[in-house]
Amino acid sequence: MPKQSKKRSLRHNMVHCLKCNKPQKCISVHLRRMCMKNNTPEEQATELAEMKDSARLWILESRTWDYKELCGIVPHKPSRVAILKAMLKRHFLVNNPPHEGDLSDDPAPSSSPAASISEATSLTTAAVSSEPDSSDPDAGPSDPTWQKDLPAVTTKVRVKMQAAGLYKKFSGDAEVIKDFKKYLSVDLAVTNCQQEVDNVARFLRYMQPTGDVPTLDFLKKSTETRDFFQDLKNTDMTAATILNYIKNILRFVDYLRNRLDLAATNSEFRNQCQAYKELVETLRKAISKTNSKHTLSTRYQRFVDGTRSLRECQEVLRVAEKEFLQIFWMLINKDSAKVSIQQRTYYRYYLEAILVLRHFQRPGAVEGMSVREWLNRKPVDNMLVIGISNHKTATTQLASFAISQEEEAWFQAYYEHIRPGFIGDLDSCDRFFTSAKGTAVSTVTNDLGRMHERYKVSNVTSREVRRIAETEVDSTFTTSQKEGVARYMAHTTAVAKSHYRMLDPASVVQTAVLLGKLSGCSPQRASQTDETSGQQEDRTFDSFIAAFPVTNDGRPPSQKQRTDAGFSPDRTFYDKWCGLQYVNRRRYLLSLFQMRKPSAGSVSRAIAKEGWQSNHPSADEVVKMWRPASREDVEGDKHVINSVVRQKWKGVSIKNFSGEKGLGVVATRQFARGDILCDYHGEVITAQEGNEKMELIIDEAGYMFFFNFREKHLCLDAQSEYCKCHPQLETVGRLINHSSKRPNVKPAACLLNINSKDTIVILFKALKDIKVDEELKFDYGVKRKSFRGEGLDLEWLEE
Ligand SMILES: C[S@@+](CC[C@H](N)C(=O)[O-])C[C@H]1O[C@@H](n2cnc3c(N)ncnc32)[C@H](O)[C@@H]1O
Repeated sequence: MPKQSKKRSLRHNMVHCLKCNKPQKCISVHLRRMCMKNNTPEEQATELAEMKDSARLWILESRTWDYKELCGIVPHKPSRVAILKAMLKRHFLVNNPPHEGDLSDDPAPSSSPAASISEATSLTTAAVSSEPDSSDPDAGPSDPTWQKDLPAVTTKVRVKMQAAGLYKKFSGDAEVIKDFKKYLSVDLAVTNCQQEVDNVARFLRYMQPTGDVPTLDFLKKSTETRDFFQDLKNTDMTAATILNYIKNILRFVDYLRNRLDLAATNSEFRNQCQAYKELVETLRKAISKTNSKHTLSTRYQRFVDGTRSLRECQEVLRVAEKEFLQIFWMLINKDSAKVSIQQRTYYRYYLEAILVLRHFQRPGAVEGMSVREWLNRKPVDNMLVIGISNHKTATTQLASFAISQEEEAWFQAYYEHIRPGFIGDLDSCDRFFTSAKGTAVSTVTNDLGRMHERYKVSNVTSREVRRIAETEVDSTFTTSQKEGVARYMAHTTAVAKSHYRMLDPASVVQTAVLLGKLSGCSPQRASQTDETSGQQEDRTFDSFIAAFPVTNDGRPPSQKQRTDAGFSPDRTFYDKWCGLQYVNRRRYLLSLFQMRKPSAGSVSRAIAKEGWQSNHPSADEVVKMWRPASREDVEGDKHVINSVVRQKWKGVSIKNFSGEKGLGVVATRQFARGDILCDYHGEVITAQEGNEKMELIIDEAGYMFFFNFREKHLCLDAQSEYCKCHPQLETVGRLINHSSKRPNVKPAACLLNINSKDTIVILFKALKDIKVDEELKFDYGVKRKSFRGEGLDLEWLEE
């Protein structure tokens, strides 16, 4: 927000007298006449300087609070809420405030691990305050007692767990749980330990159904411990999963001994831990036996039934392909409005299935794929390599895979036509796959199950297909090829770890091609229906586009060219080739207008300039398809970068409104919602430097724009009329006036690469369609009351 300097009359800098602790309008007069009347002028001057420093320091460092910090200082929620309310009443500024709903005074749990333990070991009942209400719909992530909603309970085991009360858990913010997590991640370097922490939190909750603070009384509860495992078993949980719980609980007991070092000081506690470990070990043996039997019977079943081949595992992709392709053509051929929500969802399932069944990605990797990663896909040898860093799997490896151009067109169709409708105005979701409600997909395994059910094909899990692929790889691949596969599948096993070297896109492509051959088809045409396609690889669409690369300017191969190159004279590949070119051309046209929505005329001119006569989208289609660019798109857009550098923004002009309001900015052409209009041009400095500079601004409007970017407090200094880089030019952005009630533009901080240097730029985006002559206004984010108490008479702030 730009901070404004006040009128002279308001410039009485209130300073607290540190002698009487009262605010004084004119501190020097006050000291002279009252609190320091018996002191020398020098002493008064020294004191005065200190008082002013103190006032400045208070404004700079103490008036703004972070609610998260407050949570650390006052863990007791009712007290914290009371303090927060009092602070807000006294005009403190609070960042990251809780949701409105969090301001209710319901008590929250808190305790240090040591406190809980002393309660447990001295065999007293733990302090009981009420249960953190995880069902409170208003509770939000800003509150440490807040628990994320339970994931939609979908699997039968989970439903049963919930019914048996096994799904409740202590908040991850309970000190002992937080500390256990730290122990796992820092001391033991366990990556992705959340599941383990959750299991322990659930176990503790089961053992101690009341109270907010987990105590260590469970160490004395052998019957309940047995019941816990029996109850888990009753939910039909596999023995392997129960064994996992046991492993987690044993590690928790170890943590209590190691981390808190209580065993050294308290022999009773040490004996308790030991006895408890022995109890759990006994239970483990019994359950292990069941597990071994289960494993043996599964192996026997596989032996009897015969294992499915990789190709069989991918059956659902072939069965569903026809319907999928119909949706694809509807999406890209102007019929996207006719594609129902259900079809859109099936389309997404199919893409997820491609990644799991054909590219052997774990569900967590598919769920974690972000838009940025999709946009950063790297073309290598007619394929596209995608890396996923933020995946929810237990491996620290980057997940990566290579898709064919054809697959790319399918994914792009989802990205362009389905995802925007799913996410609506929520631009906060950065995941590539989103549900119809716009939230990140977190159920890839279930989606795969639904796909199989719908097409009546027996289900295959990610684990199964990966295992089968590995078995086939083991018997047919060379050692170095196996290393490539280990990387492609982002293994965690010790064997695979020793194989990891730098993951490079070319080797990802090589492995994708090899794995494609394994399943009896090339990845470029993995859904080939011909059973003998393994031998007929040269007839695939992959080899077709290798022979006739799809370019925006090229022409599709004639029948003669096709047959000469050994392909069928029919038009199947020809049509697909044209489809790819059409999609590419439309993408290219849209990329020309990322900054602003084009008119049909400007698109027609762009098409004419390319000289395309046919197989291109109409100008109207491009206009209709246009969507406001994402932050990633904007950051890479050369038109935006050029406009920032040259400061020649079209369609905006300075207007003198005269009077107090002075100058402002108006539109001289229409803008569509999402268009980028101009930037707030100036020099980026730290917020502290900005504040210091503000102190020196007297009797003039302020043009300092304070903002946060990647957790840094910054300020865009546009105070001087002409900036250093454009000494002859009055830039427009700094002159945009304020409106909190009817803003039509919104500032957004972006990182642009200007002259090979990452530069933070504040861009103004249209919040709605803007008419010619309309004044541009944005919300300075300043209220009369909150504006250092100085804005009380600034009526325009209410606008
Ligand atoms: C960043 S400057 C905007 C350009 C300014 N109007 C000028 O002539 O240079 C902010 C100052 O503009 C004035 N201002 C901003 N929004 C206004 C509004 N809605 N009505 C009247 N004055 C406004 C205030 O004086 C404020 O301090």
